[in-house]
Amino acid sequence: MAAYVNRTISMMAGDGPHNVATLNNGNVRVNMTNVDSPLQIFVRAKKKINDIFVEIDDYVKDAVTFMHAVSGEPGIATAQDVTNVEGFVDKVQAIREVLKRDHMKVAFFGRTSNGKSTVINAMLHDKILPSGIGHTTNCFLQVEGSDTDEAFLRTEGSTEKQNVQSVGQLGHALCDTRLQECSLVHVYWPRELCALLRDDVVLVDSPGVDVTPNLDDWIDQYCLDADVFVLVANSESTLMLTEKNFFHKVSTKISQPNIFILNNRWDASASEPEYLDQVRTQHADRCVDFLARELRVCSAKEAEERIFFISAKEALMTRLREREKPVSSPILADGHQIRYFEFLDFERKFEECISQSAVRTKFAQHSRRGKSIAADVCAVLDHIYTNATELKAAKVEQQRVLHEQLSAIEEQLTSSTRQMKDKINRMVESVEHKVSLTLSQEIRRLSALVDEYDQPFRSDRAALDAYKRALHRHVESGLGSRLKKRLSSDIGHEMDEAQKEMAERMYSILPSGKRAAAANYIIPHQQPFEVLYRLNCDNLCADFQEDLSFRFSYGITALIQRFQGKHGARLALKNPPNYTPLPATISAAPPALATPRSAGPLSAEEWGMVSKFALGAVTSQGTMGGLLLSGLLLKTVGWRIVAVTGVLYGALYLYERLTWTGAAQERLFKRQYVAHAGKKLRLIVDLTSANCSHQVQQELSTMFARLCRLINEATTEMDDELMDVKEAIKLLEDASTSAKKLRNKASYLSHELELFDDAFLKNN
Ligand SMILES: Nc1nc2c(ncn2[C@@H]2O[C@H](COP(=O)(O)OP(=O)(O)OP(=O)(O)O)[C@@H](O)[C@H]2O)c(=O)[nH]1
Repeated sequence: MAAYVNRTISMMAGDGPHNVATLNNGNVRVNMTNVDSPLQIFVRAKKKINDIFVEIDDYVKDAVTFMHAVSGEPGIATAQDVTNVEGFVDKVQAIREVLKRDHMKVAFFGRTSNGKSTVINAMLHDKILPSGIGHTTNCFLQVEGSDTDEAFLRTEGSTEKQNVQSVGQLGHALCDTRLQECSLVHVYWPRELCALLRDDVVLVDSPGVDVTPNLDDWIDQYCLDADVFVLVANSESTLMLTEKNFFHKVSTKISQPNIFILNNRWDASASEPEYLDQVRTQHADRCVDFLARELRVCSAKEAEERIFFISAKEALMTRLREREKPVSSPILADGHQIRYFEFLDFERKFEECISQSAVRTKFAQHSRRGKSIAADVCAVLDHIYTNATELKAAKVEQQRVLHEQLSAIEEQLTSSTRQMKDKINRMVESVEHKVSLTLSQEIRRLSALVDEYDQPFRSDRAALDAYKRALHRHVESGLGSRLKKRLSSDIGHEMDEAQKEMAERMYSILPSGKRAAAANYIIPHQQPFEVLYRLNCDNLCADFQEDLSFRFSYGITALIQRFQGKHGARLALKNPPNYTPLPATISAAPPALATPRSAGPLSAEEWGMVSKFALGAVTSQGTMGGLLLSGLLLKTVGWRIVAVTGVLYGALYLYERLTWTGAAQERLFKRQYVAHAGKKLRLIVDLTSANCSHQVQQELSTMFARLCRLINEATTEMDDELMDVKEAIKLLEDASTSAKKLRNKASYLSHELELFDDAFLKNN
């Protein structure tokens, strides 16, 4: 009683319910803008945790996108990691769905006609639910805010919107179309018309607990998620067993339910003021006893704060009047203001209680879940970050090694190329010199080679041409095989050495990982290198013209020639001959091979021609000349000496004429051939040696180019590898940066949830 008096005085003094009511000339006006309402705690908490879960949702989706992006890179994220994080997307989505539906729920229970519907209508400031004497509410009616401005109904399991006027029929026990007592009708009422609805409070009216035995079903269906229970009792009687039994059942299924007891119809006490205090005390004690000692849902002191004596009917009428709506009985009993204040007091305490309870029961678990999700995702990302960082470090090291290898190869290749070029040049010069020297020596031995040719010689033209052709081939192959015999092993050995050195050098340049693969390609030729000596005597000596006509050794021409051979030079200097130009047939040598004419002494051939000419000139003078010469000789040496000399000269001539056989002709032919071929071969010594050295250069350069290509292939592979490594480093860098950012965001979200706990849960 003392608490009641104090509470009333306090309210009358103006420091009671502050947010919803003011007195104005005895009328009560409702302030709908209850920004300081305790319900705002729930509203703010809901908004805050919703915002946090929007961020968590984005975060988890970002994490999944990121993980899909890195899952292709081996060693960063496992398939299990990806699956785990993907699983969080649905979980967060489910929490967001629940959060959207989260509201504060209050359920009203009590016996029939105790005034449950009237209390709800009073709280909603409007006559929304059917009420009246007798059993009126025949099913559960849940009043909640409508997202649109319209008011409508919806029966459970149906999407059809029904006119709100029909609630009187649907929910009324006397209606023809009665619903099951366990069924539920949703009544959607514009939020803007009622502060409670706007702040996400859902009010559930129930049939009287005395009209059904199915209380367990009720509890299971409508009570488990209720934040506050209001027992609407009838103050004209007392708490009944049916009411008590119901809440005993509730307290077995729900831990520490928040129960308020409204002793309604307290306006009846106005007619019996003398017993008011005693009755109030009696009811209050019984209610405290019920809550604190029977149900043990709160302490006795807390229980006192949850028991109210009100008149819902008066409260509703007052509020309807404020809104200038018609009321059935405008006359209110004495003390209605005090009872109304107590009703307001109930509302304030109820709001505090439901707000705190809903925040605690609904959002605490979301906050825990959010932290757990953030921590789990953070752990996965931390793992990814560590993997990416370690892999990146390994790749950076690989990049460094590749860089070093490439630089070393480039350096060694430059130096080796220079050395190999020098080596090739030296080889080329050496081969050129050797071939030149050997060929010159062999040309000097040409007569022996020609003498070795023993095919039968005949002087007729056709046979002679065939003989010449065969001799060309003999000389060509003989010279070739001689050169080969003398040079092959030497050059071949040098080539092998050079190729081996080249291969070894290049092999050593290759990085160890590439050597095995390159080994097969780097082996030098199995066949020894052979230089091809192309002398082509057929063409070279094609202009050879033999001269096989008989010439007497002591004829005047021969003597002049012999004399010229010994003293020609001297004579030529003192007495150069003044000869007639040679006929064209005699000077038939090709211009390229003809000896250039100089202004000096005549050659042996020219002297031969001159002697012939002279002899011809002498003999052509006829008998007169001969007689003069004979007379001169006879007179000088005597006829005997002349006769003997003549006989000897004739015998000598005869001898030579008789010995002018085929063999002699062959010897002459070979001598002439040797002279001619030797001269021609000497002309091509430089050409042949250059050709041979070119072959050597070609062979070595080809091999070097092949080896360089091999190195180039290896370095190209390494360049490709380097590019891959660079790309991998970039990818890993991005992965570790993203993983770090996402990991940090997880910490940020956990921190946000901690702040949420501090703001809404810790002191609640
Ligand atoms: N005098 C008086 N009558 C009230 C009060 N509250 C409700 N009534 C009346 O009691 C009757 C029953 O009220 P309801 O609100 O329908 O009671 P209920 O508990 O919802 O009844 P059921 O829906 O049948 O369970 C109505 O005629 C109300 O006008 C009150 O505080 N004082």
